[in-house]
Amino acid sequence: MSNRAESVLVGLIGEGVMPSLTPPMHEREADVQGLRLLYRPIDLLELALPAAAVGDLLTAAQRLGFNGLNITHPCKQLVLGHLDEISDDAARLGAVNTVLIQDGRFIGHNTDFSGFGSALRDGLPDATLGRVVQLGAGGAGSAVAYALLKAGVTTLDLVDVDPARAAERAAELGELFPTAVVTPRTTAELSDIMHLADGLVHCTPIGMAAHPGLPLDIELLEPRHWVADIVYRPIDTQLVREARAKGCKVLDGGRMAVGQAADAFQLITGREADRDRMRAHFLELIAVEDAAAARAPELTKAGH
Ligand SMILES: NC(=O)c1ccc[n+]([C@@H]2O[C@H](COP(=O)([O-])OP(=O)(O)OC[C@H]3O[C@@H](n4cnc5c(N)ncnc54)[C@H](O)[C@@H]3O)[C@@H](O)[C@H]2O)c1
Ligand SMILES: O=C(O)[C@]1(O)C[C@@H](O)[C@@H](O)[C@H](O)C1
Repeated sequence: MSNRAESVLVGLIGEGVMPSLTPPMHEREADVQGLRLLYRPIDLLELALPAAAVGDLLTAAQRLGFNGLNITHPCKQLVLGHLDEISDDAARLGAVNTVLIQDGRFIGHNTDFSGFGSALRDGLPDATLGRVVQLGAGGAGSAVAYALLKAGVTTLDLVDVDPARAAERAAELGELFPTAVVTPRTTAELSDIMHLADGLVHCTPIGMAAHPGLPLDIELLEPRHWVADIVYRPIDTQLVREARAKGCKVLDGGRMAVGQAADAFQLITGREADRDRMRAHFLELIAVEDAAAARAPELTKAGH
């Protein structure tokens, strides 16, 4: 038996979270640090619960002695209405993926943006961050764009196949970062804007096992561009492979996945995670999945 101060209980609330690699990443890091930590996926689909149940699940987690939670699709905005306190960045971003449960209070943070920010610093330390083209302005894309602007990007071209979404996100981000220029763009404009850009960030589902292919004409990439993908199943997406072959510096999507987990681990446990060790473990987990998919491709899960 142990109490909340002696061991750590964490959960991940969302739809389809059973294949998530965040629970094993937290558990392995805690094991190595000699900390007793259990991390349970709490899958709304398996529980046949609607997204609106997130408030009740927070209350249940508090009663059952959880120390913290990660929150994912489709609850990152819904959870805002159930928090006692929220970090400035999560409030500005309007999305929470980490909730600390302290003295019966719920405190919200966002480690998606901070995780991408640290991934960029670790994986592409020399990247010029002046002008960037970002493909995809959905949930993850919003956090990534916020991180790019916080990291000092001055001109961000936001491309989405849904022009209304690109326009809405660009307007929101423009208000949050008034000295930056954030412009909604269409895919038809890519050939005009790529030659002006220092780097490309990819935040659409294209390149995942279930959505193979390239999100743009590879001829638009020049060796001087850096390229960051956030898709990590597979870790070497077609974009990552072809950009690398062209001589571009590349950041794979695993860096963000590890970054969000490491930052949440620190917030929840108060201990710093060793990011290199966590990444090595993450790559092991992905390799196990890849081997299983190669044996039985029809069973490949269409997760992140
Ligand atoms: N590395 C990580 O930690 C991490 C975390 C979350 C998601 N992801 C990855 O990011 C991907 C996107 O996640 P999300 O939650 O933002 O999804 P989402 O559905 O909220 O957003 C995807 C956006 O991409 C746009 N889009 C689709 N095809 C496009 C194209 N060809 N060109 C331009 N825009 C296009 C869509 O209109 C949508 O706005 C996921 O599929 C997953 O692989 C990675
Ligand atoms: O690894 C996952 O499955 C996550 O759900 C990915 C992303 O949504 C993060 O914000 C969550 O903390 C964890």
